[in-house]
Amino acid sequence: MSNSDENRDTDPQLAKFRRSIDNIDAALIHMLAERFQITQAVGEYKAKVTLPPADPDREARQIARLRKLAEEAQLDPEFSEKFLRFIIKEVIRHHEKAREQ
Ligand SMILES: O=C(O)C(=O)C[C@]1(C(=O)O)C=C[C@@H](O)C=C1
Repeated sequence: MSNSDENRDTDPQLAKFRRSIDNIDAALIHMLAERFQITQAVGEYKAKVTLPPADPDREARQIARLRKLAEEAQLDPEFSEKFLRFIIKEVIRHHEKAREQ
């Protein structure tokens, strides 16, 4: 192990930052889990009442809303849009599977 590796593992300031990152990452996982539980129910409902899996108008509204929130929070709106689109793509894949069952 080089000196810089040892410093990285024992640096108390870096360890403190990483404890916060660990907590934030855990919160993100819990929030995503909650979101996917809700969208699973949405997928089952849409399949039952024969609504299409995707709703592009809702997506556009949600993306515009989150881009604005991101700007206000000093987060890159491009990144927020890509992140939301990534999640929604997976949700639509789940909705399509629910419709096939
Ligand atoms: O709101 C819906 O109708 C959903 O199915 C949820 C959701 C989302 O994940 O936000 C997913 C797919 C739709 O295209 C729009 C939004």
